[in-house]
Amino acid sequence: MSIARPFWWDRDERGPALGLLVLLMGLLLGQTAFNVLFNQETGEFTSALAARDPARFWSAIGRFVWLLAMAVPIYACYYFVRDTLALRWRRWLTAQFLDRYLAHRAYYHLNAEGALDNPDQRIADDIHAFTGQSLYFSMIVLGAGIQMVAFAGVLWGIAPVLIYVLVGYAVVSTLFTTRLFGRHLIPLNFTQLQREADFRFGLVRLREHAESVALHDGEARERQGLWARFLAAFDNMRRVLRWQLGLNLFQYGHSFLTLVLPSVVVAADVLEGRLEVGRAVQAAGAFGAILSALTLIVEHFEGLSRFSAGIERLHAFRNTLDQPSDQQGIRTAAASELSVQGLSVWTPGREQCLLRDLTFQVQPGQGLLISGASGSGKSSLLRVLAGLWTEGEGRVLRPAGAEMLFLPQQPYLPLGTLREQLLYPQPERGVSDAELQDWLARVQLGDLPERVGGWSAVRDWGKQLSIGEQQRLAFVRALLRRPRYLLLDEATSALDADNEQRLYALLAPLSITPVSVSHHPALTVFHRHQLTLTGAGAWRWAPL
Ligand SMILES: Nc1ncnc2c1ncn2[C@@H]1O[C@H](COP(=O)(O)OP(=O)(O)OP(=O)(O)O)[C@@H](O)[C@H]1O
Repeated sequence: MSIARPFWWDRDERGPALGLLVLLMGLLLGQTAFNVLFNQETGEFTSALAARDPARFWSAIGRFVWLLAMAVPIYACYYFVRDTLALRWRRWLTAQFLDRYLAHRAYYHLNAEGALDNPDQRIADDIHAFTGQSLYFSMIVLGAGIQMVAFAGVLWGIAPVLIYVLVGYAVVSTLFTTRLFGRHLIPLNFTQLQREADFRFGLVRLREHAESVALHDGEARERQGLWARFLAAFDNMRRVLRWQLGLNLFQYGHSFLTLVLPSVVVAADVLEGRLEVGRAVQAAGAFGAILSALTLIVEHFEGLSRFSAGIERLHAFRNTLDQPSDQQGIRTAAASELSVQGLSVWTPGREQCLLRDLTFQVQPGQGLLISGASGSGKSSLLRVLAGLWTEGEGRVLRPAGAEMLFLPQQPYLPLGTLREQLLYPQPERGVSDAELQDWLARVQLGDLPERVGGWSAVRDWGKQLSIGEQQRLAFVRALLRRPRYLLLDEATSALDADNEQRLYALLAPLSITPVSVSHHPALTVFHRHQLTLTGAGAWRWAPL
């Protein structure tokens, strides 16, 4: 409910949504009214046949055809309105989840901590299913209620005893289904959603890392991994199918009763001439309609169990996104200069202490070079400075927002045009193509626009450009934003010494202070201090 309700209270959505809902209910009422009329006319022409009365028969058929012509648009519009409403709801809910997912870097923490499986599947598929099925089932319940009232009158007039039989039967079969099948099918469907998403994620990973897999000749291993994921989904689905078989046996046994029971109950009245054949047919129709309304849960149990598994997944996702992040670790505050005070850094799960009691200040114009053996914690320190990691103690004082930028070794090149690669994440900034061209020329990439077909060309940049070219492109992107501090985590590692020097030489004229992780001795001239991480949390600070 807490996931569903806000949409119906949203200021912008409420009006159209409620309008569509009222229309939908109207159409549903119309459908039920036609069902009652169809049932009535079926009874009427059956009676006419039994009485061998052609005039009565043809007039019933005539009314039937008219009813059909009127009913068709109502039935068709019902689905159109229902699915339009579901689509609007999906749009709204997806926007809500995307906002939460991207707020406070939840997408980063969720994925880094592995706290929740497949958030992408939950946003893409579970929301879709939730909105569609919520409306589907709500309308079924409502329709069942209306149907029950409409047909109960009919049945009461013909054979009241059938109503008692129906109610007793519905209660027993619903309890039986929810108790026995629900206990198994809901958790199995939950696992199924998860395993399907794992399998798809495996396929996406293969696509993303196609080149590395090909270079390793890793096809056999990849197939084995993908097959294992598929088999996990397959095995679970087999269990689902077995339980569904039991459920179907029960459902069919149960629905066949509709065919026999009403005839048996009213047979004596028809045989002794107290009831017309057509009235008996009508009673059987009404019996079936009420039975399916009363045993709604039994009939739709497969769908309902999948639906509740999807809701559980969305609920868990929403709760994880709404959890307040624990801020008791390293605290960050805004300041004009970058400094750290009494900083101790742990890995996120507190497995290792990477740095103990570190204090330093980086004044503008005085770059800092961070070095140390592999695994000593250099990248981790940059993550702490960027505010991504908070496990530990101490304080980080840093300029806010775009005043401090971070360049990793493997640049991120978003989907989009060449221009957008340079202007990310604000592609609408008004920088002229001539200015962009000028910057590219300074990093020896002046021919790139021409080579790829212009500024608006769209490519898979991460695959087409060499790592060195990607690093230079990302470097220009950072320069264009002119941060006060630029944190470079081996961000020029793929470049030759000349190119690397050329890039670093661009920083000082723009008043950008580098904080670099690098093993290249030639870079020392661009920094004033060196921080060496010597392992097990120890460090050394020295002027250059
Ligand atoms: N998410 C994580 N969870 C647990 N441990 C981690 C995580 N990320 C990194 N580590 C561990 O923290 C240590 C420091 O990693 P870090 O990447 O900071 O090293 P580095 O000095 O930058 O190494 P390199 O020079 O090889 O890039 C390593 O032992 C690494 O295995």
